[in-house]
Amino acid sequence: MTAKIIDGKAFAATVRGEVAEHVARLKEEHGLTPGLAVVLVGEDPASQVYVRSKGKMTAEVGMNSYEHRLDADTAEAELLALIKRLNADRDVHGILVQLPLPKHLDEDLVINAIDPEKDVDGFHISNVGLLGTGQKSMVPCTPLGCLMMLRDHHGSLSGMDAVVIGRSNIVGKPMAQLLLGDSCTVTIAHSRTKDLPQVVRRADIVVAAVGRPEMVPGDWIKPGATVIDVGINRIGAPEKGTNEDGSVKTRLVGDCHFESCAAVAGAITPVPGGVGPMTIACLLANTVTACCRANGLPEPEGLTA
Ligand SMILES: Nc1nc2c(c(=O)[nH]1)N[C@@H](CN(C=O)c1ccc(C(=O)N[C@@H](CCC(=O)O)C(=O)O)cc1)CN2
Repeated sequence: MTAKIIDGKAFAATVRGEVAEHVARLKEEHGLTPGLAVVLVGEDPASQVYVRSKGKMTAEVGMNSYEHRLDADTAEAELLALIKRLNADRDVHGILVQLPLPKHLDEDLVINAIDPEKDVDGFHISNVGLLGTGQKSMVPCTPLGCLMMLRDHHGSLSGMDAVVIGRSNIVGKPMAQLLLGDSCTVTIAHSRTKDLPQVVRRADIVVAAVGRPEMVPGDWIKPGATVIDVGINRIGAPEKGTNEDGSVKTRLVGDCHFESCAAVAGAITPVPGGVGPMTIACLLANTVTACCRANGLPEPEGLTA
């Protein structure tokens, strides 16, 4: 069997198109422009790329983008004061603090300072609790993107066996909650899980979110299963040669060994071009949702969990 490749890049473009249509309607019918504030502390190179791309895509769908770049040694009190100002700003409907933060800053404290209704990352403890109890919440972008791809591929997920590999607060746990919400039978597997290959072989849906390059081989996958690979790992690629400075070139791989998994699975997301692009598309979707909720307007259909 050769798996269908789930094209996250193309799907994300469709989601952004739907967001743009909704934004145009909000402007025309209600004189509202959703606004997203992104806060970056420090100069982490990957974070700079993600923040730039968030700003560009926010503008492309017609929303207002507010970028706040702070020095790596910014004091916690200064960051909290900025969040307080953004919480009070009526033009800002979504607030995101790019992670990871420099070590001296308390990530939980900072995230929980964001108004939960503007928490478009869905990381605030109130949103975690609402999602965990099946109530309306802001849903973390990466798991929301995975859910959208799964629903698009399968229609209903009801009754399917799902295994989520990884128990992080940002992906593994919310992913499991979302799958449960769609009536899957859900197992969360992790580094201490006994006989992991056997557990994964039971699954109709495998979501790999461990951050270990190519950890899941094809012989762990049940024939025909759907594999959602959340991992984005940069590894050395000597076959691509060297850079000008003599260092070995690199390439991106997921948590699943793509070729062997694709040979067995029914469908699979690639890395790059799978889950990653959906993360930013869902951030834009969450910002529109937050704007609608803040103004007592109906939420966009198909853009929330
Ligand atoms: N506050 C947050 N911080 C971080 C989040 C988040 O959701 N909220 N997620 C990641 C980074 N991230 C967005 O912020 C992100 C990661 C990857 C991609 C993506 O499109 N990746 C591409 C490959 C990119 C490359 O070439 O390196 C892909 O998978 O195709 C988008 C967004 C951590 N921080």
